[in-house]
Amino acid sequence: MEILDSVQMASADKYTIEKIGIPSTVLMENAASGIAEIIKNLDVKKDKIAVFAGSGNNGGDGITLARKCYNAGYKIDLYLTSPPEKLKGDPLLNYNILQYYPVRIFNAFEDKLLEDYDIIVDSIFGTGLTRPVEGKYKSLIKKLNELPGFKIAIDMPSGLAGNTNAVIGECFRADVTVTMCRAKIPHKIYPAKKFCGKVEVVDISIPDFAVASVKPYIYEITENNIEKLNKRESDSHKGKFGHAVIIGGSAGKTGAALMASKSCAKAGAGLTTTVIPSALNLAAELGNPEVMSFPAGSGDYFRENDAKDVTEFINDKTVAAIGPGMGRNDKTIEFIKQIIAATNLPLVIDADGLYGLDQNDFEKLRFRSIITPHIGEFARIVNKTNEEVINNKLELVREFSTNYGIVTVLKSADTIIGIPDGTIFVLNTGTPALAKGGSGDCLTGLITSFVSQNCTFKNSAVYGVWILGKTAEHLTNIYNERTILVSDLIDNLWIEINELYRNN
Ligand SMILES: NC(=O)C1=CN([C@@H]2O[C@H](COP(=O)(O)OP(=O)(O)OC[C@H]3O[C@@H](n4cnc5c(N)ncnc54)[C@H](OP(=O)(O)O)[C@@H]3O)[C@@H](O)[C@H]2O)[C@@H](O)CC1
Ligand SMILES: Nc1ncnc2c1ncn2[C@@H]1O[C@H](COP(=O)(O)OP(=O)(O)O)[C@@H](O)[C@H]1O
Ligand SMILES: [K+]
Repeated sequence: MEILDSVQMASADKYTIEKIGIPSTVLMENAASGIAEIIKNLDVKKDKIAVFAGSGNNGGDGITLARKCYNAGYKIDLYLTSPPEKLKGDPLLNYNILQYYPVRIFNAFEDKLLEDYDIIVDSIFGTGLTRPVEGKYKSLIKKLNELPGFKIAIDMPSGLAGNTNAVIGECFRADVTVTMCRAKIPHKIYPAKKFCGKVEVVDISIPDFAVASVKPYIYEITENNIEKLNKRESDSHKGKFGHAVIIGGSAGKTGAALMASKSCAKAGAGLTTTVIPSALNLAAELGNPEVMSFPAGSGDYFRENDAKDVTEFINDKTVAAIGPGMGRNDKTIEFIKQIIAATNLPLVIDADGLYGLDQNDFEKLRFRSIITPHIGEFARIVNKTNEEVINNKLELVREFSTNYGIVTVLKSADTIIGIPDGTIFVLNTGTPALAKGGSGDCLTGLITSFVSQNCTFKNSAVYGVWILGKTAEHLTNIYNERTILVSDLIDNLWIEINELYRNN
């Protein structure tokens, strides 16, 4: 499903109203009906509802909702943030209609809140907000957050801006956000996402072709649109599923290479080899019997002198991952740079593998690579602070992927995948069980495995993130989010892989 920014949403509205001719009043009516329906279905007490409405169209949705809630039999009070004389257009029209209904109307700043409400509806600002709220609006939002009732935001929690995942200032903290037509950026991407609660999308009669007309470029991967995995031909053999190589390990971090390799084999690569500093080879031989190993050099970390042998070994393979547990020794960094320069093989680069890379190295990776940095690793790559990356994830990932022709998997509680044509995929799978060393190594192994099995880079990245996240969700449901180890995730990869086969 597409994720829109506020400008795209406004353009899709405009297209629907002006080109197709559906009146904006109808859209507002539909929005209010959709929100009322969601309120009816909520499993919370809802005898007394307060709607806080601003002067724009978001306020108009709230004013219209007050009428719908009255019709549904709830006791409803409306608190306006501006004098009624300031209303215009559809909000004014709906305010005038509401005069015929026995709904009490107050001023949100001047009148005292009358009762303890079961539900607080925030329709102060929607996608029209572009700057942080200040003064009395800020105080009002703070006050609403302190009220005990269940909190519903219409379209956006007031205080968030519709075109960024950054939290720009004080904002309403919703239990449920009901948005129109499509989810917007802050609904789906942290840190703004944290303020939205559960996001419900209502259809207000904006057709798919109106959405397509605004050229969306951000998509959320869900159960409904993830491509299914193909069943294997009955006469297939291991040669069909590629030979994947995981280059990793250094003294103290051998396990990272082993976990990535095991994940790779488990997800279906035809053959998997761990390329490992020779002093650590025994651990690979004993630790992963299903995986082969190639001992490199003579020490317990990679050095530039090992690059020639390793390049020769990997050159006829299908894909190589570089990074898990390699360490950051200068000689290891030189080794990685030489491998990148000396081979044209598809590469998946993660963790320490990314540490010493510069613009020159990334240029050499064009159209044959996937990188899988977490926030800190990506901040280093693009020369920004972690904070800047968190608040500008979409733009930074898009810019990097299009400039260098590299698939970028920016990992965090949500994961953003950027592909070279400028499309962004957002995945919200996973649980805090993954906030544990080694999850990233498992992801590297999974992505490498799917590249080896001839999936596109985009699909390989999507499958890796999806399967890792869903596996964590399954296990968190059974156990908890603390005690799950990466080896548990690897043992249980089959659960989600089975799901991806369903119905084909
Ligand atoms: N169009 C349609 O067909 C449909 C639209 N729909 C609904 O419309 C919503 C968008 O409506 P919108 O564009 O009127 O903007 P909205 O979010 O109400 O806010 C604008 C108002 O806030 C004010 N303001 C802004 N920032 C401020 C600040 N920091 N501090 C103080 N004031 C500030 C700003 O004043 P200004 O700064 O411009 O003077 C203006 O008065 C959308 O989210 C959805 O709910 C649905 O009904 C479906 C059909
Ligand atoms: N709270 C969370 N919710 C969902 N996914 C998470 C969460 N925390 C971490 N993850 C996922 O776990 C993986 C962690 O990778 P990384 O940060 O490289 O860790 P490590 O290097 O320790 O393995 C990433 O895929 C990330 O998206
Ligand atoms: K709102």
